[in-house]
Order: sequence, then structure tokens, then C-alpha cells
Amino acid sequence: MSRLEGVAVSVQLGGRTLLHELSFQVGAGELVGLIGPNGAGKSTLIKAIAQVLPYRGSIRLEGEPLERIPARERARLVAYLGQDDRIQWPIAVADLVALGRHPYRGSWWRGAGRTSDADRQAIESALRATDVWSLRARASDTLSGGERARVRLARALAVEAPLLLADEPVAALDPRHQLEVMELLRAQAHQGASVIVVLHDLTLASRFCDRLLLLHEGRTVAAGAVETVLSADHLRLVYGIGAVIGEHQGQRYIVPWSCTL
Ligand SMILES: Nc1ncnc2c1ncn2[C@@H]1O[C@H](COP(=O)(O)OP(=O)(O)OP(=O)(O)O)[C@@H](O)[C@H]1O
Repeated sequence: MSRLEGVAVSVQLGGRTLLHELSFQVGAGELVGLIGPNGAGKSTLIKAIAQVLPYRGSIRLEGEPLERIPARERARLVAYLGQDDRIQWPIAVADLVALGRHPYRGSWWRGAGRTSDADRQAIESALRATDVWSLRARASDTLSGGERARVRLARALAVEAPLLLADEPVAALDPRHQLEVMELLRAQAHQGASVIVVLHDLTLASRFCDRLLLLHEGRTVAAGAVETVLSADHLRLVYGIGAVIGEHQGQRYIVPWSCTL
């Protein structure tokens, strides 16, 4: 049994069907890339798994329907990094990252809201892993776009959840930080987490992910090994591009080159 299993997951919103009976599995220790053009349904799928959108079908974590897991317990099991990167108030970076530990604390009115050693370690380790330790005292609403993206990722990492859902975590990052974040997600998977990452960069998807799920118009076009999913035919059919597909140090790179449609 895979850690995460979705069967016939459909989402309807605003009178439209955004996802059509998608089925997927993600095992412990797997880094799965979710790819597809704008509007394909990637964020919708991530939100359905994160239980922030209503869906039909079944999504189970360790065999348990996710919607039946109590909210606080689920918040310890599923870390969700959404695409919306607005930070509305001047909360200090370290305090924002500490929000990732909220599910581990009891209700404050019962006096159980204190920061534990485990909380402190998780927060520091997430701040360092995402290279924002030096920003820990800064007001979050003064950060650059890339800094903000890394701080938001740190909050998700601080949860130390077995399932990490990351919607375009590298979109705002410079090339070095993109590589560092992908290595970080890989490391999370090596340590046993199941990670789903939404990506537009096909080379990063190819190099770092164990498997890919390619969506188009709310349907699965291809799922499985990177070489199978990222074929020239799929790139033409789904993205409408011709691409240069090459190899460097035994790994594939994909450079979008021309529009074919
Ligand atoms: N609340 C909503 N009501 C109606 N349509 C919606 C709603 N939310 C999203 N959509 C539509 O659903 C489709 C899928 O959106 P989604 O955000 O999942 O795409 P995506 O693959 O993540 O795209 P992108 O790469 O642009 O982030 C889009 O056509 C979008 O306009």
C-alpha cells in the first residue's frame, strides 16, 4: 500500500469540472513531480489533497480517508505550501516559520501553547535549510519575492510532516536557490517523507523527481518514469512546444525551444 492514494478524484467548481477522476499513488520516500501547462489543474489537485477544496472520490493517507482524520492530527501529517505568497502583516520570519509547529501545541487556554525543544529544533533546522537563518528577525512583509518563497517553504518544512505538498516552491528563486530547494526536497524524501512538488521547470522535474504526473485540462496525460512522461510527443501535445532534450553527466535536460501550435 502506498502512503498516499487517490482514486477517481474529481473537483467541480464554478459549474466546471476542473479534475476528472484522477488516480495517483505516492510512496514513502518518493518525490513526485506534478507538471502541466497553466490551468491544467495542478494547484487544484494539491488543494484537494490538502483538504482545502471539496472533491469527489477518495484520498487516503496510510489507508485512512484524509477527510476523516481530525484537523489537528491532519495538520501534523500533511504540510501544504500553497502558491499564494502574500504575507499581510509584519510578523517576524522566525515567528512565521514557528506557525508550522502550531499543530503540535495544545490549545493555549489550556496552558499547552509553549514552544518545546522539538519545536525549537524544527524551526531552526527549517530556517537554516532554506538559507533564511540570517533573516529570522526580519519582518516577513519586507522580504524579496525569493526570500519570501524560502521562508514560506521553511514554515512547511518545520511541520516535519510525512506528506509535503509544495506548489511551485522554486518559481521565484534564483538558479542556485532553485537547485538548493530541489536538493532539499530530495533530502526530505530520502529521510522518508512523501513529497509532491508542482514544477514548470522541466529540467528540474527530470533531474530531481522519482516519478512525474503530467496533467492537461484536468486529466492525467502520462504518469510514471521521467523518460516516459517527458517525451518529445508529450511536450508537443500538452505544452505545444518543441524542446531540446539532451544529456549531461548522465542526466536529462530539457530546454523549451519553439512554439509548435
Ligand atoms: N474557484 C474556481 N472557480 C472556477 N474555476 C477555477 C477555480 N479555481 C481554479 N479554477 C480554474 O481551474 C483550472 C485549473 O486551475 P489550477 O490553479 O489548478 O491550474 P494550475 O495547473 O495550477 O495552473 P498554473 O500553472 O497556472 O498555476 C483553471 O482553468 C482555473 O481557471
